[in-house]
Amino acid sequence: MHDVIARIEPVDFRMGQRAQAYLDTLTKPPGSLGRLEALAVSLCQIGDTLAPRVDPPGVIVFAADHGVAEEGVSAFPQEVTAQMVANFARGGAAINAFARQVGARMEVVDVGVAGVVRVPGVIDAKVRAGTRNFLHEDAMTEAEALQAMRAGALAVERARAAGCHSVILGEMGIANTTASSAVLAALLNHPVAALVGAGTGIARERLAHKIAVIERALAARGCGREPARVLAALGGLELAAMVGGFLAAAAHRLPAVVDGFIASVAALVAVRLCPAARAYLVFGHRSAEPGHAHALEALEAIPLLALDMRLGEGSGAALAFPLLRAACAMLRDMATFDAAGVAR
Ligand SMILES: Cc1cc2ncn([C@H]3O[C@H](COP(=O)(O)O)[C@@H](O)[C@H]3O)c2cc1C
Ligand SMILES: O=C(O)c1cccnc1
Repeated sequence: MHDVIARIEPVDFRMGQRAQAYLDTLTKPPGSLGRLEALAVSLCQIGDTLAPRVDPPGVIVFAADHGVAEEGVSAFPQEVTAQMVANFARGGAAINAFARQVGARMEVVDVGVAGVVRVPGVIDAKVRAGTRNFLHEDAMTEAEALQAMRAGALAVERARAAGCHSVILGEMGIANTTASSAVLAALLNHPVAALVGAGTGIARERLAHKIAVIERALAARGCGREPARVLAALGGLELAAMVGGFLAAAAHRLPAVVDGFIASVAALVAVRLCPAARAYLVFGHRSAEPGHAHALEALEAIPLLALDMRLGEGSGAALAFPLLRAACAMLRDMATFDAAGVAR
């Protein structure tokens, strides 16, 4: 991924100043469009233009399984990952409904589903049939994590080649709130219990078990805080693909809308690998998963929406997308005080 990271340029703060100055010439009291103005400034910096584009968006859902699922940390069985992949391909999942609503190009990428997935329309980029159980051994080798990151970067490049001007990255993988919580606890060196939530909806007793599994795994893996090492030891193939996807979006100056907890943990890994990538991320929504607040704080991010959602798939990012569209429309379509003959 060094080649991708080497292409990521820091955004130009002067473009941000120009964008804010331009917004102040538009027919509204200065600052009156609140955080939509900050979003517009950010999109101008990402595209290095006062006329940013975000349409059409590319939704990419990465799917993979997790060895740690065998510890009983999810409310659902592992087969649901493959079954949901088929559902994505048929267009029946929440993300399909929301992606259609925003006119997105959608792609589903199998980077590590455990079963055989032979569903038309699903991209086969399987690195291996699920990660290893990180309670007993590293989830992935660093080479496997890298291969998944590359698959993520390639998916973003396909979206770009197909004409997308922004990307929305989503995931599907039973037990991935366990993997994400473990990665986050390692990166932040934060107590596990404060980060772990119900995921798909486990009961209280099972939550205590989930916390214990992660605590034991952290002690056993002893992986420190180095992001590539943490990702390989505790992460997932779909998480790694999202990391690669976020880095590739930044390398191509495409805004990437970050979804909930899982996506934000992947975004944090990407930013730890390349801090300049942070400026290319737009945070879509605040997940109900408790770890999300900690990931957001580490990323200094305030999401656009807070709808008490805890689904993943890219669903919250897709719901936030019309706000990016609105920020572009404000820059493109509003009259200036001078042009409209409105007194300042
Ligand atoms: C039907 C169904 C659809 C989903 N879509 C996303 N997730 C979400 O839930 C999973 C993570 O929760 P946990 O760590 O508790 O397994 C991931 O697959 C995530 O994308 C789903 C989960 C289910 C059951
Ligand atoms: O916020 C998320 O990404 C999330 C939360 C619960 C389950 N799956 C995903």
